[in-house]
Amino acid sequence: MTVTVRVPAKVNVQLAVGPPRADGFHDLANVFLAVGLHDEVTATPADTFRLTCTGPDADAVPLDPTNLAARAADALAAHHGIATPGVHLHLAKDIPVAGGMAGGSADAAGALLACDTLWNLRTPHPDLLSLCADLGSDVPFSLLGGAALGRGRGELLTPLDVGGTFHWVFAVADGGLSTPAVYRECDRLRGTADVPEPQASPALLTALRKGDPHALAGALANDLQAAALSLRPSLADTLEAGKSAGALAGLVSGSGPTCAFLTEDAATAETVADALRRSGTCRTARPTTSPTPGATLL
Ligand SMILES: C[C@](O)(CO)[C@H](O)COP(=O)(O)OP(=O)(O)OC[C@H]1O[C@@H](n2ccc(N)nc2=O)[C@H](O)[C@@H]1O
Ligand SMILES: Nc1ncnc2c1ncn2[C@@H]1O[C@H](COP(=O)(O)OP(=O)(O)OP(=O)(O)O)[C@@H](O)[C@H]1O
Repeated sequence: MTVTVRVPAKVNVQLAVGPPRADGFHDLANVFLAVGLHDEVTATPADTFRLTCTGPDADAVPLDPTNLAARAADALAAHHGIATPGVHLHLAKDIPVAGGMAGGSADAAGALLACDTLWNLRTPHPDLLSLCADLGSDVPFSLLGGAALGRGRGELLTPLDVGGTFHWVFAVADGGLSTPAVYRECDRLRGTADVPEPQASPALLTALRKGDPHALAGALANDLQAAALSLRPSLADTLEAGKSAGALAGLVSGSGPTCAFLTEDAATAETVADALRRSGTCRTARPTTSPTPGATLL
């Protein structure tokens, strides 16, 4: 028997970051949208544990026990008080690595669902979500998909209504950015300034509910963008290239360095993607839509 799970990438249409907490994390108002770039995680019975990966960024993916998919399989077995059964996990990776699109988190959520199914464990959904939260702040959303507001460190999710399809282009950068380094740079840039408690923007939630791309474009906000630009100043050129090609708005996706561009429709997304590819300011550009479902058994 073989089980395959498809898992989406995400973009943060609002990422409001509070001051650092005592545990080193930051409280967030994190509005996630699942977007149509996917990884697929396949679980097949094997004599021992084995992990393989294919895709354009496969060389950058660790194939040791630190891989989030391997950690997810171990966490699921431990939750049920069993030794991790022999399994071959294969990651067919299309989400950029260290790109700010929750690629590792997607693989963790996918591995949890694939192993739960392969091992016939029938773990209740709330338990799966709690295992996800232990693996990483973005992992619960990778399981859930759609659109959601994440509070706490981003793991406490409230699903959100979205009234239409949004069209995006993702400008994928050469090389990644380290998420902890970007949060550290955000703190450093803020210095001693007072940081308000993060709040979801009512205008942004209304724009999502109405499916209105113009209103959403005006409400996009990422508190980590200045930090990502500080660590990778060339992203300013990428943002400028997408906007001057006709995007309604552009922003850094999460901790970056992928840049996300919201467009009016599918045709404009193709035009903006072409212009970005020709601009020399990114490795490639991927048009796609949102929202899209979370981890799904194929
Ligand atoms: C930037 C985002 O992708 C936006 O959705 C997430 O906040 C990052 O989520 P993630 O990659 O799942 O992050 P985790 O694996 O939980 O944490 C990695 C590191 O990021 C920083 N981190 C993460 C989440 C958060 N709310 N505050 C933080 O300061 C911490 O330094 C933490 O040690
Ligand atoms: N399955 C995995 N896929 C990719 N990277 C992984 C995986 N497991 C562990 N990693 C490690 O995690 C680091 C961050 O990778 P990931 O692709 O999850 O970043 P990201 O998309 O920027 O994360 P986020 O948006 O959640 O902050 C990688 O550089 C790699 O060392």
